[in-house]
Amino acid sequence: MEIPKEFKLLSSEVDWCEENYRVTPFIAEFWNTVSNAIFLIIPPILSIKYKNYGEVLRVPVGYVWALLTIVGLGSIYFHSTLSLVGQLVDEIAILWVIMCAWALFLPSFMLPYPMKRESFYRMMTVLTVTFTVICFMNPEINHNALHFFAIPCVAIVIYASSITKSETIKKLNKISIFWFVLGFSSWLIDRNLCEYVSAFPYLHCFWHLFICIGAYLSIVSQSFFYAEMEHPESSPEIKFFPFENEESWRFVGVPYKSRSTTMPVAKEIQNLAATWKQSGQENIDKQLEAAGLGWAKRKIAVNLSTTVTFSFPDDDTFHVDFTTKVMSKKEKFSISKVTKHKNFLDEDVESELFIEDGHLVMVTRGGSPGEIRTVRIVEGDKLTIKTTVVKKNVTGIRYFERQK
Ligand SMILES: CCCCCCCC/C=C\CCCCCCCC(=O)N[C@@H](CO)[C@H](O)/C=C/CCCCCCCCCCCCC
Ligand SMILES: [Ca+2]
Ligand SMILES: [Zn+2]
Repeated sequence: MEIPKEFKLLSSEVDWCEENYRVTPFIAEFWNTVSNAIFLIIPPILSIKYKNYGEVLRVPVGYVWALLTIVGLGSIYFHSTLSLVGQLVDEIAILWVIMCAWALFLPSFMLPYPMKRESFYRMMTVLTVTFTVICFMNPEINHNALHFFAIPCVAIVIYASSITKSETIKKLNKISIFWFVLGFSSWLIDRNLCEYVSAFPYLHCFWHLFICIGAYLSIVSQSFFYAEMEHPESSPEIKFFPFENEESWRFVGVPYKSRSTTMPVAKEIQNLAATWKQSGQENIDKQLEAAGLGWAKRKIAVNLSTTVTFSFPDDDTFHVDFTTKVMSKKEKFSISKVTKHKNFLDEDVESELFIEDGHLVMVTRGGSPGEIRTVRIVEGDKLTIKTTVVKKNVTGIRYFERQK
């Protein structure tokens, strides 16, 4: 069976200055292929160094490092075959890594108003799929068109430099722009002025090296900027692997957002730590019914006045001590990780905590009522707890007063 023409060697219309099959008959552009090794070294190191960042700040940062590695693999496939499919893989991987970096690291104040992070992720996914389809329709112009993505990237980096308080981030941004300009010049000359540089047809290899350095440095500085803007309480700091403690070698190492075990309890939720007595309620019967609680238990629940004590025994624990006249319950939830526990129907569920608009939000999944979202809002000595059964869109509200 004959392979489709798009997979055939040299089926791409794009061909670089390096002479084809000069070094070995198995690889079309040998040096352009092997220079992608840098993409297989630096992003995997960063994905390891960034594990803690992802867990503490709840950013799926592993995607961006995985995609940058895939850029390298796609480029290896492309330069070794110069096939049209290779070209598409190379271009689509670049598109995805840029879209992913924007989705993850643009601070909330830079998102289109009034979009929340989740909706922004969805919008970026739709845009990425749309651009991917366009890539398939017109592969010839993509590799030129993709360069226009550099304009917002550089604009974001310059803007971040103008508002960050960190000298390290400003310096990293300058260095990444320097590598990008050097890389882009090499790309342009190799692509358009090959006849003038035929004595040295390896500028595209240098583009691979320079753009990889520029891209990963700008991602590191942008991730740091995101942490600084969104979670200043996590005391973000950049360290340089492997020269972490040697000041004079700092900028030679691979920078990453420094390790911090857990985030200190954020200021905006610290005032939740108190004993609260219920003073009123709205729609609780409907909400409990939507959550699957039987009539008899609901009648008891709505008529019981509740006292609840919240505390943060350490930076990573949210403690709930809940009492009514007929029952009491103590529960512990991790702030940085998902907590497995039983729900009120004695089913195994998982809860995660996060801060949204300054309030502590808990989302519980896995039980028969589906997702349950609980928001705790403190205003002075008043606490409002809103519990929503998401799939039925029913919310019950309890009002509490702080006990002195
Ligand atoms: C919040 C934003 C922060 C900035 C994020 C920047 C993310 C950039 C990520 C990846 C870009 C990697 C590009 C690698 C290309 C390697 C493969 C390759 O050489 N392909 C060529 C064919 O072999 C192809 O012709 C190249 C096409 C051009 C791609 C243009 C990419 C624009 C990259 C913008 C980088 C901005 C760096 C920021 C510097 C301040
Ligand atoms: Ca060539
Ligand atoms: Zn290339």
